[in-house]
Amino acid sequence: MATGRTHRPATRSRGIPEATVARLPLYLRALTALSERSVPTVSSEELAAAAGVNSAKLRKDFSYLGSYGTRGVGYDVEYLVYQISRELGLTQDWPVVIVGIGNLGAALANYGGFASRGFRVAALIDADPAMAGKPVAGIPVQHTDELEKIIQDEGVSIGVIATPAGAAQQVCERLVAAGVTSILNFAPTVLSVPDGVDVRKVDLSIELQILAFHEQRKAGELAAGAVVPAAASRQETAAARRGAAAGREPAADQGPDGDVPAVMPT
Ligand SMILES: NC(=O)c1ccc[n+]([C@@H]2O[C@H](COP(=O)([O-])OP(=O)(O)OC[C@H]3O[C@@H](n4cnc5c(N)ncnc54)[C@H](O)[C@@H]3O)[C@@H](O)[C@H]2O)c1
Repeated sequence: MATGRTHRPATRSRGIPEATVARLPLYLRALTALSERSVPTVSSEELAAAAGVNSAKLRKDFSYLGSYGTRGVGYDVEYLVYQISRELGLTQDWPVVIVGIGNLGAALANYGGFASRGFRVAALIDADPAMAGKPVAGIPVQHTDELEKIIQDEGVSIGVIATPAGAAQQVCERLVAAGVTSILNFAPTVLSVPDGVDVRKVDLSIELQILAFHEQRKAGELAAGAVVPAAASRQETAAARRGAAAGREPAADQGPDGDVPAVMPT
């Protein structure tokens, strides 16, 4: 869902490729679901299917974490949750600010899944003076005049932009100047940032356009009377389409800007 634009090499200094990093949240989401069902161990095939990736790629990814599983038993679910959380930096609290508290910003502020994953909404910021002081999700909205002070006081390094597109670059520059080094951008515009600042972009309309493309192709196949022979082939084709639409299974050589799903909780 997100296209990341990171100003970092394709392989991190610790030797974990960015494409692997981008898949870790998928594994974590699948593992968390297993953990909630008190499943103690999982095979690479089961976990790969649950995460929507190829099992050989999963094993390679986990080898970067130093996790190889036990033959005939699989991977220890709880330990893997811990390992991946630690690798992603989720064992610490990350204060986040959301800028632009309209329909989307308010919905994000109300989403409980951030806090449960270690992302604390430290402040809600909006340019509309009429919104200042009004509580959204129990947090009073603060005016953009306070932006720099909030970032510094709260030690915020992650900013979420949910303003109209025309305001996003200016908001981005203020966030970065104040010390923010990671931005999740929902505004439909490309942000330009200095080296060392990571930007992830979420655009649901792009996802819908990809689905529309596949719908159109399916309709074309039906109209042409195309027949997919075996049930297995049909499933593979459907899975491949879903994977492509979700941006899964990036090529092995895919870099940090790989077409991977957003690191967004669901
Ligand atoms: N990425 C996605 O999938 C997705 C989905 C929906 C909306 N959007 C985008 O998210 C953005 C917000 O959408 P919305 O429906 O919530 O809009 P909205 O008009 O309801 O809210 C925008 C808010 O931003 C505030 N704002 C404007 N300029 C600002 C500035 N300089 N600094 C701080 N706040 C400012 C406004 O006062 C308003 O409260 C839009 O850019 C929209 O296109 C993206």
